[in-house]
Amino acid sequence: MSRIVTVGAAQLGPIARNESRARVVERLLALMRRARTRGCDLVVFPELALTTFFPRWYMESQAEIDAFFETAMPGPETEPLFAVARELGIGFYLGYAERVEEGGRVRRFNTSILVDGRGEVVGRYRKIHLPGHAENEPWRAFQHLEKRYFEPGDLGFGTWQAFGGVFGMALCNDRRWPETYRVLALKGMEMLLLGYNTPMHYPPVPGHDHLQGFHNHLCMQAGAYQNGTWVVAVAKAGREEGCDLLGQSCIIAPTGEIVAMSSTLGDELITAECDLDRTREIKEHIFNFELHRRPEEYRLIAERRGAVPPAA
Ligand SMILES: C[C@@H](NC(N)=O)C(=O)O
Repeated sequence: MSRIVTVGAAQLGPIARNESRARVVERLLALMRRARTRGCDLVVFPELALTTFFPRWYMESQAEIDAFFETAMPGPETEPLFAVARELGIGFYLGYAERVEEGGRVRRFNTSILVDGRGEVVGRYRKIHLPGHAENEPWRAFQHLEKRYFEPGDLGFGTWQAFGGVFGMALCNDRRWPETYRVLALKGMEMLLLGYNTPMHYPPVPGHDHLQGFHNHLCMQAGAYQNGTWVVAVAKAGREEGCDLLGQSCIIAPTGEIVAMSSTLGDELITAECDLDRTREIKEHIFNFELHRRPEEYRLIAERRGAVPPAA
């Protein structure tokens, strides 16, 4: 048996701080149209795909910060994405900064949505692992203020039935955490969709800068294999406002093998025909959760925030 989903990873090159939403949406539409000509059912865009990666700047003016957020999805500038999804019968994953009024207060999240080929939002995810810091740290070459500008996601790790399979979503730093994949796999995930913005320079430990590409693939290939899932990981890449962002967007099979990878730091589409039934090669054998997991020995993972001291 085979259940093929043809997926496109639509990497973006840099987005300038003053680049209009309309211009960015034109770039996304061009990638969607190209994806359709290559037979894609679904196209995956990066994290915060409508703007520059603004957490690199410390800003005090809330109005200046809010200019990077969407208050409606679709809104006037993003509606063409939904219209083209309907026209072409192609779905998409899109990361963006979400500003909502909920429970009588304004909330801001680093969000992704999954839209089906009828232009309907079928899933929403709010980033759980927010990296970086909350205060201005002027010693850094650039800031990483996700903990200042966003709340941790409050929707949990969700999976959705779509495109003939079970899809999970995550965002950027989530990919470094094994728990992300495992919780989603326990909820039946067959393909993880993930966008990222990863600076090549890591100010707290610059000695690891040369390992960015290695760590990117290391965690995702392991996550794919250990959970028997496809992973589609898409970068915003290249030199954005003086900050170099990692490329290496990729599509990873449930065996952990990379089956497609970008080769530029610009707008680039890579595609793969992904057989969702290949997840069974792993899920029914080496990582058969029912047969082989020992959750009674894993409780510490969910119950404690820090490490415990070893027994004396
Ligand atoms: C640094 C961090 N970026 C992100 N946008 O979450 C990461 O790649 O883990």
